[in-house]
Amino acid sequence: MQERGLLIVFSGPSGVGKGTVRKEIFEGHGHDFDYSVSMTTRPQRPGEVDGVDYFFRTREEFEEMIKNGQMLEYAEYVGNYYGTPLTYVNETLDSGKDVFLEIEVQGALQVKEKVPDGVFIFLTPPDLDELRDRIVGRGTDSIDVIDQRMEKAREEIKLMSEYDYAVVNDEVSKAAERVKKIVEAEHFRVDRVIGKYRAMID
Ligand SMILES: Nc1nc2c(ncn2[C@@H]2O[C@H](COP(=O)(O)OP(=O)(O)O)[C@@H](O)[C@H]2O)c(=O)[nH]1
Ligand SMILES: Nc1ncnc2c1ncn2[C@@H]1O[C@H](COP(=O)(O)OP(=O)(O)O)[C@@H](O)[C@H]1O
Repeated sequence: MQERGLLIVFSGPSGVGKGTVRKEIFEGHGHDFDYSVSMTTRPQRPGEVDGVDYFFRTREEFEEMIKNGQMLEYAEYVGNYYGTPLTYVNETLDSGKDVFLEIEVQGALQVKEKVPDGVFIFLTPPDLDELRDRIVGRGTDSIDVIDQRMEKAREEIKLMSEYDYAVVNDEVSKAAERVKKIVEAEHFRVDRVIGKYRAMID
């Protein structure tokens, strides 16, 4: 029987660099997992491609997916829905490939309930001043929104205890390497591989 792939859940506070580190992982070599494209109701930004960056959908369409049980998880974030379509994740895992989700913490906690043997990785800033500098540097938010994001970030960092690994994003390339190494090591955990040896030892 085909061994199921690992579900990798990557999250962390807004502005810490999740998107940047995820792109570094996927643009480079040395990984063998698929990215699950999320669905959202937020407006498409210039340069974003439907089906690549997100599946852009209306609230009605999104709510229909929720009602039909077609989302692995979803959360409302700053007035919009974000979520992970279930079918792609299941089919990819069944085919033996690992799946990588980049999602915020509320969604990650839902995944943990449903898929407790997932690999939960939390990306942390070196410190809160650096986090603020990154959010300011990105230039997408007003001062008020930055303060809100920082408040939310403190709440989110408290939830780090729910994760298996904390990876500090000091340098993008180092953070990306750490994530790849964690996933590689997870494949060798005894509780994951013991099944293959049952016939020999029982
Ligand atoms: N729960 C959940 N969160 C998601 C999903 N996709 C993206 N997010 C998170 O939603 C938040 C907002 O994403 P986005 O609007 O792209 O803004 P940005 O990442 O702050 O530029 C980020 O923290 C994303 O990681 C998803 O499928 N589920
Ligand atoms: N290791 C890093 N050092 C310095 N700046 C970074 C680092 N990682 C990300 N950034 C910058 O921080 C900002 C937020 O990153 P982004 O990937 O959008 O965060 P998130 O997806 O977590 O909201 C971006 O301007 C990005 O270029």
